[in-house]
Amino acid sequence: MTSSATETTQIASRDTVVVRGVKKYFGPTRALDGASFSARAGEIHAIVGGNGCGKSTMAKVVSGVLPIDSGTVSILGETPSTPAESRALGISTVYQEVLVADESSIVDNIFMGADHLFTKTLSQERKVSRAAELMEELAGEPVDPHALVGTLPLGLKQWITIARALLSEPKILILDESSAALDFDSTERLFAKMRALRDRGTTILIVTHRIAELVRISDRATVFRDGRDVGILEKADITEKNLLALMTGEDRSGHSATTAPIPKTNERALKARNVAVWRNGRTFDFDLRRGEIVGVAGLDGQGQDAFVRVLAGVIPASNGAVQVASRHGTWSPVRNLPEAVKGKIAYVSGDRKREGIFASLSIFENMVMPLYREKKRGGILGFVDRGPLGTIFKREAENLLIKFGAKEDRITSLSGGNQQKVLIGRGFAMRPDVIILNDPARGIDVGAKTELYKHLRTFAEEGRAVIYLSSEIEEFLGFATRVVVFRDGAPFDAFDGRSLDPKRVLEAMFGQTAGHGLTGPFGLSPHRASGLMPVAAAGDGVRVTVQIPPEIKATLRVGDTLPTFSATPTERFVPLPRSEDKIAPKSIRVVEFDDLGAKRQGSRK
Ligand SMILES: Nc1ncnc2c1ncn2[C@@H]1O[C@H](COP(=O)(O)OP(=O)(O)OP(=O)(O)O)[C@@H](O)[C@H]1O
Repeated sequence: MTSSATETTQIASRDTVVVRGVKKYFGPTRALDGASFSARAGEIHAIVGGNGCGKSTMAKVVSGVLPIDSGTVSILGETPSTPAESRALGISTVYQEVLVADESSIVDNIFMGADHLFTKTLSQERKVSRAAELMEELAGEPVDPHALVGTLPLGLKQWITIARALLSEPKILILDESSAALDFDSTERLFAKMRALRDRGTTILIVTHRIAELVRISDRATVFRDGRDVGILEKADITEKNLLALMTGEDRSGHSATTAPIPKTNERALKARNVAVWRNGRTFDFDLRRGEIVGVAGLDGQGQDAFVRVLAGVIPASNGAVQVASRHGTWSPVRNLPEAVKGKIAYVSGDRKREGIFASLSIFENMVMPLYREKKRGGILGFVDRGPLGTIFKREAENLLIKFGAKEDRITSLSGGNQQKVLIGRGFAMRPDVIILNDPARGIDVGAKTELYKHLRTFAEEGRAVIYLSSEIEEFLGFATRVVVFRDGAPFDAFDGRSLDPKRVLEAMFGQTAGHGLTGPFGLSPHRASGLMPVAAAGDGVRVTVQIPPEIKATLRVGDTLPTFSATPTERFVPLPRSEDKIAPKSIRVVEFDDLGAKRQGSRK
């Protein structure tokens, strides 16, 4: 063995984090109940488990920010007991909540809290250039380091928290749900960075509910249940099936065989006419039928987020109008939230900090608050009728497997995933006709995700309708009736959910499909489309060779198999618009990727 190989083996086999029999209580809640955990230098180690099983608490114990009640903790041979001590040891943590100061600049946010390490050695000019350099590397594009953070999208804010942790190369990097606000393109860059740090000997601890991602990136995984470690999986054994079996204590697979709901009629629940979601953006029509679930996708910042907010009355459309149908078939405008609520539209946000929870209120109040007025009796001095509200609370809490102590406790005492479930419960508690969910599954565990999908499927089958935006394509499989992909502020293509190929959705997100789905029976206005999807006859199309770069292929991994891709470029038939189609012929971009993922682009008419 060469000396460098010996060195690598030595780095890789050294335990840097050793936690034994730790107990941690919050009042009567047992967050950690004799948990043990260890991680090595040069590995990416996942901490996995259901919502509220103690993952974030363990991450905080290792970070040295949370004192323990009993047990032992050794980090690089020391026991840090303050954030400053742990930073001095080389521990960096990115917490689950995106912690940034909105009123400060990017550069100030990145250097926040780390200043003492740098003030002596780094000029303001150097800080600005370091911040610009890091953000460009992480976000994949130049970002003005002087920009005010409050004006930035959630994804960029997340990068700031990650940049802050990477300022000085950490010996131990802890990422608690740090890819939750990133789309998969950004997640890829984060993974590349993690692998590079790991190969230089850093211990990386990740907490994530994105099972497909963790299967791909982790070298080892420790599974937690009810505040205790229940098993360690080595790389080869980290599969969705094994993880679920350990997490739930049962041998079951997460993907039960399911199909997307099919609307029984063409009756519409919601329609948008001539709408634009961006100022001077392209206008389009959209119809939502009763009985369907419409998936909405797109790369970060392509207008899909604005679209679902416009439909929910959260923001006004830049052009055109949205209308909701009553059960009697009359249409009313949706221009703001009160009109949306009146029209029985519920909105569930995945950005719970900004537009979700009321931190000073209880778990119960957070869930049933919109119903207070509805259930209030007796005029001005009316009291809140807690009986029916209690029943609604109990039903939603059970359906969504919400883990809590007392319902009067503040919502902030719940784990992140359980807070998110309360928001979803609030959406259902309003008994809406249309529910619009904006990346709702961020941070919720697989058990609750499965329950959520079941709940939404039943909701649609009862003749109501669902709009579901997700940053994970896998979420749409066997669930969405159709999927609309956004690019440049408008729909770019649409797909039949029953035969959904994640690869095609991904291609559309990158602008590599022809957009014919938009006018088909699973497009923007399905009831207006003529019968079946037009099938191109031989001769009226072009052959296009598409190969997806390996790292993007890998993001589409479902479970532990990759069944839909071949190693060689795949040939696909792209029908050209027929003369009777009232759309202008598009330029079809041909993209080929060589083995290294380098991209060669051409264009044909
Ligand atoms: N500050 C706190 N006050 C009261 N209870 C708390 C506090 N922090 C955590 N808990 C409780 O401790 C338990 C474990 O929480 P923790 O945040 O570690 O879970 P988690 O596994 O990270 O969950 P999630 O996947 O939802 O983020 C939960 O029951 C939670 O309600």
